[in-house]
Amino acid sequence: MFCVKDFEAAAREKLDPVHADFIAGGARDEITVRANEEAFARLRLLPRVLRGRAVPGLDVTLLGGHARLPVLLSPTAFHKLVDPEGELATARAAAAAGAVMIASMASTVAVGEIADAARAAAGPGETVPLWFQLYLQPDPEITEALVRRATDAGCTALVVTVDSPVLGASERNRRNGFHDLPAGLRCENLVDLRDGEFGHVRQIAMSPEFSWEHITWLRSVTELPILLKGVLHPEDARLAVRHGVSGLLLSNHGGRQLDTVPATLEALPAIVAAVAGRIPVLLDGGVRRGTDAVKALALGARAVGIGRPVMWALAADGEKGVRRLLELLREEIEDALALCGAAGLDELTPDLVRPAWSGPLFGGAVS
Ligand SMILES: Cc1cc2nc3c(=O)[nH]c(=O)nc-3n(C[C@H](O)[C@H](O)[C@H](O)COP(=O)(O)O)c2cc1C
Ligand SMILES: O=C(O)C(=O)c1ccccc1
Repeated sequence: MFCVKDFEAAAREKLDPVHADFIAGGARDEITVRANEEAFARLRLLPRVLRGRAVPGLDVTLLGGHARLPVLLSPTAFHKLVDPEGELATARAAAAAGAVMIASMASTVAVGEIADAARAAAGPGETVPLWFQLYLQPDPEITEALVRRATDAGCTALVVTVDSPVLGASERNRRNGFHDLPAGLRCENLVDLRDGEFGHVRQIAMSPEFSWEHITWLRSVTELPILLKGVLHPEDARLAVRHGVSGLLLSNHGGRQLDTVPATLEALPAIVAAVAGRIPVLLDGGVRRGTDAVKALALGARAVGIGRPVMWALAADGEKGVRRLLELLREEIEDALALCGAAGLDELTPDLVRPAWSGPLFGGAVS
């Protein structure tokens, strides 16, 4: 395995095609799925030279916590679908790399067990680099019970996914008839939330009726910092700051919710401007290379998230696969930083990035 795409091919080989489609798929025509990757390809890096720089470190501060890599594992459901150890394997690999893992509310291992695995694999003295992704539930007691499970597990932040007032329509899943986890697998965080509920994915209620008041309410029931995942409009970024949100994960759900929304990279400059440094902005969607991460960081993201690559690496080679994936991304980011003449992530500035050539550079005739 020499790059992220190698894991995609290896996962395709190994997986039931229905499950491979669940991972790869997006909403409707999958225009946004493609747009995410294309947006990175359209930008060019403009490196500096002869700056006398040492090999850069990749450490980053995220919500007061420390990570050794500016790459986070975005929340993805159902890890046991692709590996028998599921989220335990992912958590061990993330902790070993010092990368933040965002456990999905729809994980197939309970968040407490994910946290134990992460703690056991983390470096000495390191806090568990684990956050919890939450879909607000219409019954506030259910939301509170989930928050309690995440808090008791030792998660250090809540990531509220706000781009899903209804579930995105994957035509691949519909054609394949994929709607449920196979027998024997459950959404373990949902088990026993109410009497007689056994961890079925359909217990997750999506609702278009949530509003900013629910964020205010959530802040009143937890001490944990709250990030919003799925903000694309700069006005919503401003509202998030006003409602005491601690960070944004700029995301279009990997093109799995509303199709034809902009690539996240395209939306980044306006969100960064709207937030004006008041809270950190993270970004996911289409990050496949170290240079992708470097471009997003140069345009103002504090870190980037990866979704599908984690599932591919886990499917390809379990914990070892995810370790290798994170190593590869570390190497590629270090390499890109050195080649840009940057001594660290904070030296990644917007002047290092420009749109691809689309006409004569200086407008005049070539002499
Ligand atoms: C298989 C799969 C499952 C996902 N499950 C969740 C989830 O449970 N909660 C959530 O907020 N986002 C979920 N996402 C979206 C990811 O968190 C992330 O936004 C997206 O995958 C990033 O794009 P990328 O796959 O191009 O890296 C999922 C994505 C995939 C591919
Ligand atoms: O597939 C997804 O993108 C997703 O967010 C999800 C959420 C809950 C259960 C399964 C998948």
